[in-house]
Amino acid sequence: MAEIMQVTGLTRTFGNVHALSEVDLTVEEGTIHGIVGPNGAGKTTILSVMSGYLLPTQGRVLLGGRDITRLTPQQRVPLGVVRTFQNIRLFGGLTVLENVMVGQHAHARTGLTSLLPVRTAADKALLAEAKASLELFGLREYVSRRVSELPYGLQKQLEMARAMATKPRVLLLDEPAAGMTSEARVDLTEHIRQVREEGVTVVVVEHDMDVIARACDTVTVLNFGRKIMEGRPGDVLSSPEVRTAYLGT
Ligand SMILES: Nc1ncnc2c1ncn2[C@@H]1O[C@H](COP(=O)(O)OP(=O)(O)OP(=O)(O)O)[C@@H](O)[C@H]1O
Repeated sequence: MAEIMQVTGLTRTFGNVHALSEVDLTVEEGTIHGIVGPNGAGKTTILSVMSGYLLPTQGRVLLGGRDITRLTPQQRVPLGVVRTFQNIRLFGGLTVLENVMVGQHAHARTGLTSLLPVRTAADKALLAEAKASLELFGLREYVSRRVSELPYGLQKQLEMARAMATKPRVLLLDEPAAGMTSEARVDLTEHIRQVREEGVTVVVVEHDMDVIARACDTVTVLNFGRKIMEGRPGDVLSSPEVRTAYLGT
């Protein structure tokens, strides 16, 4: 299997805090790769470095062998690297469809011109892509609903739909299950697997071990900014070292 994303020797410090220490990670194309670890282990930091929201103190980020370490998030989106955030970042006053189209236009057209009527063939293609992406996340029936009226679980799904509508190669998800009901988490797991079926590689930071166990092909465990284990979910989650890290003993 080919590797699509790789980080090598990644270190990130904040003052005296070593959020990441010499982490190496390889994400294989077409897989769902989980990143887990106790609070403060460095999970969000590594996702932010991979997506360009943080520069590493040391180390490199590669996409298909190309060094993208110093590219901004906006420069990475057209290359196919897109992320979601722990806290929802949607426009509550806009509709579901508008939110997806604003996301697409953030790199296709500029800003709020995306809310003007669809005219060109390129616009029509984007609209079709937006609707397909909403369909994938079970949101087709909500296209005209104002986002602020949607339950939290659907808003989280919408964030992923919006990211998918930019046609990423790698989708980076930061705690997608946080705040969701247990039913919504089952749907979420299914949607993440569908994203993989679409040929998109997924990297997911998640505390919910059921989601990790059901969705992931590979899991990396971080603890105090270091990689302590990597492998298949069944092996990793049952390992005594990982259990100890979570119990903090
Ligand atoms: N902007 C920042 N400034 C200072 N310290 C930070 C910053 N971001 C993260 N840290 C610190 O770096 C360490 C790793 O944080 P990070 O958010 O990556 O952990 P995490 O594994 O995502 O945790 P959680 O599961 O609680 O979200 C923590 O000690 C955190 O306090």
